[in-house]
Amino acid sequence: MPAIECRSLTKYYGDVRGIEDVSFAVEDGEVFGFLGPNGAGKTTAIRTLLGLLSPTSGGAALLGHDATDPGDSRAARERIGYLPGDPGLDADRTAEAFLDHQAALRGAGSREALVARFGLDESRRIGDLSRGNRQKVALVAAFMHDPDLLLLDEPTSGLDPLLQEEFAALVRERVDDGASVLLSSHVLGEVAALCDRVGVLREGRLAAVETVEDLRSRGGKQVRVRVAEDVSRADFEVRGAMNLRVGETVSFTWTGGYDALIDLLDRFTVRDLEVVDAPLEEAFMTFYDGDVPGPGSRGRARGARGTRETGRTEESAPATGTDAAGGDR
Ligand SMILES: Nc1ncnc2c1ncn2[C@@H]1O[C@H](COP(=O)(O)OP(=O)(O)OP(=O)(O)O)[C@@H](O)[C@H]1O
Repeated sequence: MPAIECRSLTKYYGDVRGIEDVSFAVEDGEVFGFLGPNGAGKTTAIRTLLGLLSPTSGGAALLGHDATDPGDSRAARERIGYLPGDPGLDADRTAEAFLDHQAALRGAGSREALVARFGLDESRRIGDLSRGNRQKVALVAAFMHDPDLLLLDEPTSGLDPLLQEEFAALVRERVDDGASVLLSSHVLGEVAALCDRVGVLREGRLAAVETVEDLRSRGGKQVRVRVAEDVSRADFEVRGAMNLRVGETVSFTWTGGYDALIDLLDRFTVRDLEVVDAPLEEAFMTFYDGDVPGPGSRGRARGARGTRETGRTEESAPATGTDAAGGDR
């Protein structure tokens, strides 16, 4: 049984489209990433899956429980950890009081270890904490009951690079222990480092679901070559060579096969050669026509090519990691 099954899930806020016809499954033990720029529908998808927003149509199941049925979804709640994108924690409470409350709802077997690991001072008022420290509180709340399924909305936002590493290690440990994870991000590198598969969200729709490996291989190879002869652009302007730069060394992205590359280079006396995977960003251009999601990206996605989805769904179960869960916004 998949950890998450999502069947044609659609959520409109009045006339505004949140997500439309989103279908995918997160397999047991898988880390699945939602990637998309701001407004693509990541948060809407996660909150609808959790039953915090009622879907306009479609359905979902978390750990085999119907997300749209409050009774059924309650049964899975203790086994799910949720990190909201905007935790909106009560500023007047201390971190300790907040975590006590969460612990009473779901348990907290790993609380002490997590608090120590993230160096969190529980005695501080949440309102007095920095953004990064508030994020730590939300992370402890999401992970402390050792959930079987984690839904994490932009989990590393506000965390410094060291804590981002710590977070990544924590996710891997939970997965080693058998948990499944759905996380959202608009940072490509984060998704590539942590996830097995990526769902690319674009204007509310799932434009594609791919393994990170496939994404990488579609990006082609980055070739840098130095040859003995004097060369001009025309020598390398062949099918399969992109982003050509000709100088003392020649560099290009190669999207063809190895044999064709060897044929191309065989015309020269090669003095130095480097062939490495092209950056993942280049594969991503396919979906976003140059508007690659990343820390600086705030634009809208445009012109996705190809629509590949691994569809299906069933039923789901809400769960929250914090008080901030709320109902329809
Ligand atoms: N409460 C709401 N009322 C009306 N429209 C909403 C509401 N929440 C989200 N939307 C709209 O739904 C669409 C998807 O938004 P959503 O927040 O799910 O995207 P996102 O990918 O999570 O973006 P971000 O990275 O900025 O968090 C956007 O067009 C957004 O304006």
